Amino acid sequence: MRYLSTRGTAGPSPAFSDILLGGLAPDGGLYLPESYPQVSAAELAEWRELPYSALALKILQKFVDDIPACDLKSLADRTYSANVYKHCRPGRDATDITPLTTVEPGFFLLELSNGPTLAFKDMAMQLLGNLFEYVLAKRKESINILGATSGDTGSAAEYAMRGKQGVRVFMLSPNGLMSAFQRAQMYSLQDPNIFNIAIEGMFDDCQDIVKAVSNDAAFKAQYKIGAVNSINWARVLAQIVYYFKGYFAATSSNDEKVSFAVPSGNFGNICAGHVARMMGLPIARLVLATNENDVLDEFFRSGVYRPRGTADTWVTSSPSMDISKASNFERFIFDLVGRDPSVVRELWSKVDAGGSFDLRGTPHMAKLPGFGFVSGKSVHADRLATIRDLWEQHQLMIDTHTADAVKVAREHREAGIPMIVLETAQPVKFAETIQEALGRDPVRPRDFDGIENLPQRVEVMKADAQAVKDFVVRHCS
Ligand SMILES: Cc1ncc(COP(=O)(O)O)c(C=O)c1O
Ligand SMILES: N[C@@H](CCOP(=O)(O)O)C(=O)O
Repeated sequence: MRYLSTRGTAGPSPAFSDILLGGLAPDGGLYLPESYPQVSAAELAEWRELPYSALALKILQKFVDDIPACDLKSLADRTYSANVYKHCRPGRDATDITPLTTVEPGFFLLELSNGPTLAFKDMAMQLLGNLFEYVLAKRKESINILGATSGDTGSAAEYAMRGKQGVRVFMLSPNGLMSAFQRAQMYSLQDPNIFNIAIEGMFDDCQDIVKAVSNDAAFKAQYKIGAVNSINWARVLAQIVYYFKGYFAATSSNDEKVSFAVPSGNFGNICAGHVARMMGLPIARLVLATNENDVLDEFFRSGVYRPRGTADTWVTSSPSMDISKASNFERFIFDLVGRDPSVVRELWSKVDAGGSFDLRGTPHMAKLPGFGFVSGKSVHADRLATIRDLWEQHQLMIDTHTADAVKVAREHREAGIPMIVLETAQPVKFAETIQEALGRDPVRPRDFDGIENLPQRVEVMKADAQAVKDFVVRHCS
């Protein structure tokens, strides 16, 4: 498999393992496969019967050709086990890994948040932890992961990497803006290879710092800086698997189509759905749902991409989606503009300078409907109403992000096409809003009893890339 950068000037194609360790491409772009491998009808038929880990192996093998099949198999088996994804709803089968819940005929929730940190990030991050360990041991190397989180990537990465040989994690989070549970999950970790830095700013400030540090080639090489955000292709790759799994669970024949509704912020989750569709998975619509931070909804309705600054980014009750500059959107635009890196370079020269771009009236806009995206937005009142409705009508408690997707999914249902909403977190992570909606506390898995009362370890810092670099240097020496 050959890989290329969305900006087109990253040099020769690296191997998958190099992309895994390197994250962002050297030209500041994002890696994608040179072409999307296609899934044949015979493969779809065979894959329908497979358990999650075997399905993951089949999909990984289409993109990874520098790890022997037997090693990849043992990594997939170790990752996708019911012992790891054990926090499913009562009555569900944990061996499904991503159980499907029927809300009403033709309308489903795909449970992606049964892993160690109760958010969908575990689906990819547990695999990345095992892949990092495997590749680093083979190469006798180490890595310093620099990440940004709005609440869920951080804990998923830290739980996946804690105690791992040769791995340090430096995780930037927006100071005071995550839920109490999310803060406790991250900041209560005392492992010596985990470092939490709370940045005085929003998630986008954290993400900008990660990109600025990664774009300093000398620093990146000297301090072996790696990435676990969805700018790392391996994250997106691992997320493709559950689109296939969800499709098989909601249909009985490969002649059927389904739609997926995805609560979106950094465009990583739905980007995996886009790749699955490009590989030939019969997806009718990819329904993108935003919260009040509606940059992506605005693009899909108008053709204008207008990232906003910190001052114009809302702090909401679906805080993990408080994102105004979606990293993976560049991957989709690369496909939309016919994979012409010069167009991406031109568009992102505006974005990187704090501006926007407008595709109205361009030939690219005519191609947009062919990619299957539709979108919508959900605000706090919608969120509360949706959480209440699913609880009262269906006895299902859902988190605030999933509620945003349910709200928008309902606006885009089509007769005869099942709608699968990706359930991206468990309600306990956002207990304050669940209380507001339902007047009761969400169910708390036993492992998290009293987590908010544990001592916390976090360094608060200004949004300054140099200060973060200095911190990394101090803790690597
Ligand atoms: C619970 C939850 N839902 C949805 C999202 C949005 O996903 P993405 O950033 O991949 O678009 C996130 C954060 O990424 C999240 O943590
Ligand atoms: N919502 C995320 C933000 C980072 O997204 P990623 O998928 O690019 O890691 C979070 O919870 O941290």
